[in-house]
Amino acid sequence: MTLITDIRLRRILDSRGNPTVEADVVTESGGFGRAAAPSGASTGEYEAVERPPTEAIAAAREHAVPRLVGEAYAGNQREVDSILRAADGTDDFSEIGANSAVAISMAAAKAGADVLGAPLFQHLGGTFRGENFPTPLGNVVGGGEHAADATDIQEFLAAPVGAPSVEDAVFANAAVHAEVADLLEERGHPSGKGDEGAWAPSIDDSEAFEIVDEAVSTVQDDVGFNIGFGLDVAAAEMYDADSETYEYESAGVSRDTEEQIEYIAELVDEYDLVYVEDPLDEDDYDAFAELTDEVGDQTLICGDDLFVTNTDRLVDGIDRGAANSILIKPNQIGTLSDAFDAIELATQNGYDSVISHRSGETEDTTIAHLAVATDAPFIKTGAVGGERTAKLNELIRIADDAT
Ligand SMILES: O=C(O)[C@@H](CO)OP(=O)(O)O
Ligand SMILES: [Mg+2]
Repeated sequence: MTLITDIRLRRILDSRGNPTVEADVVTESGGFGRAAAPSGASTGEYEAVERPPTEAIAAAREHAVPRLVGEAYAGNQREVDSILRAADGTDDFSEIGANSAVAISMAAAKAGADVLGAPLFQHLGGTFRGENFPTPLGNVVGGGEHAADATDIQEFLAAPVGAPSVEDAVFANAAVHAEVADLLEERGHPSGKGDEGAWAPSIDDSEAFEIVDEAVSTVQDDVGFNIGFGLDVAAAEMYDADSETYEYESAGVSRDTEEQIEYIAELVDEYDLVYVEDPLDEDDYDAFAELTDEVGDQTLICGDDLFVTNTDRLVDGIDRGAANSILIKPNQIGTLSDAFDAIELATQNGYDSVISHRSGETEDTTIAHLAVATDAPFIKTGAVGGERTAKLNELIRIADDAT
C-alpha cells in the first residue's frame, strides 16, 4: 500500500522570500505527503550541503527519484532514507542537496502516515506518543546573522518551563514577545523584526538582557507559572579564528576563549538562564567541555553548529563532556532517520534534544510532530509569524486531539 508511485519536486518560497525545495510523495493506495526544506542563515560549517533549489531538484530527479518510485515503500522510513543516501553517494548530500533529501524524506513520512490514517507523530513515534509535549523556546529579541544592526547574541529565548500545557506555554511566549515590544518603546527603541519574528532593536546585549529579564518577570507574574529565558549565542559567527577572540561588535568588546567561558558562566548565574546554545566556537569541544563542567548542572548547554545533528560529532562531544544537549535540525543532516539516530544517541547519553526550525522556514509542520514523536523536552520554533505559528499551532492541535 505504501509503495511510492510518484514524487514531484518544485521550488516554493521560504519566509525570507528565497526559493526552497518542496516535495510531494504519492503511494500506490493514494497516500499523499508534502514537505518543504527550511534554510539556515547562521549555518554550521559541518552541516550537510544545501544546493541552489533548481540544481538540487534536477539532481534529485536524476539520481534519487528513479530509485524510489516503484521501488521503495513510504511506510519504511529507513529504506527511503538509505536509498536517498545511496542515490546521493556523498557524505554530506552535496550531489542531490540536503534540501531535496530532507524534503523527500519528510514527505515520504507524511505519505506513510496518510496511508495508515495516523497522525505523523504517531507514525514516527508509536502509539504511546502524544502525552508529553515539548517546552517551546520562543525567540523574542535577536540579531547576529538574523538582523542587521541589532544585538550580537543571535537569540534571546523565552522558556516557559513551568507551563501546565503546551497551549499555555505558546501563549506565554507570545505575551513575552508583546511585553518586550512595550519595553522597547518605553525606552525609545521601537524596533522591527528579524528573520524569525524576534524584535531586532539597535541596542547592545546588556540592554537586551535587562529588557528580556523584565518582560519575562512581568509575564510570569501575570500567568502564575515559571518562565525562564535562554540564549542562542551562535558564537561561531562572532569568533575570529586569527585573533582567537569572540567579537561583540555592538558593545565594542572582544573576549578570548577563557573570558568567553567566564562571561557565559556569569550570565547563567545572573539571569538564571535555563538554556544556552552555541556559547562557543563550533570547533572548540574543549571549551564547551570546560563550560559544561562549570555550569552544566544549572543549565542546558546545547550544541547546534557544534553537533549539526550528526552522530559522529555527537559521539566526540559525549566522549569529551562537551555540552549536555543537542539541537536537532533535520536539514542539517538530510534525513529523518539520521535525525532520529541523533536523538536516540543523545537520549541514551543523557543529552536533552531540542528540535529546531531554521531562520528560513515554510508552513511545514514536520518538526512539531518530530518533537512529540521523540518525546523531546524542548522545541525551538519562534514565538510569532506565520511560518513559526504553523508549528506552534500544530502542537496545540496535537495536544487538543490527544485529549
Ligand atoms: O542558529 C540557529 O539555531 C538557527 C535557528 O534559530 O538559525 P539558522 O537557521 O540561521 O541557522
Ligand atoms: Mg543555533
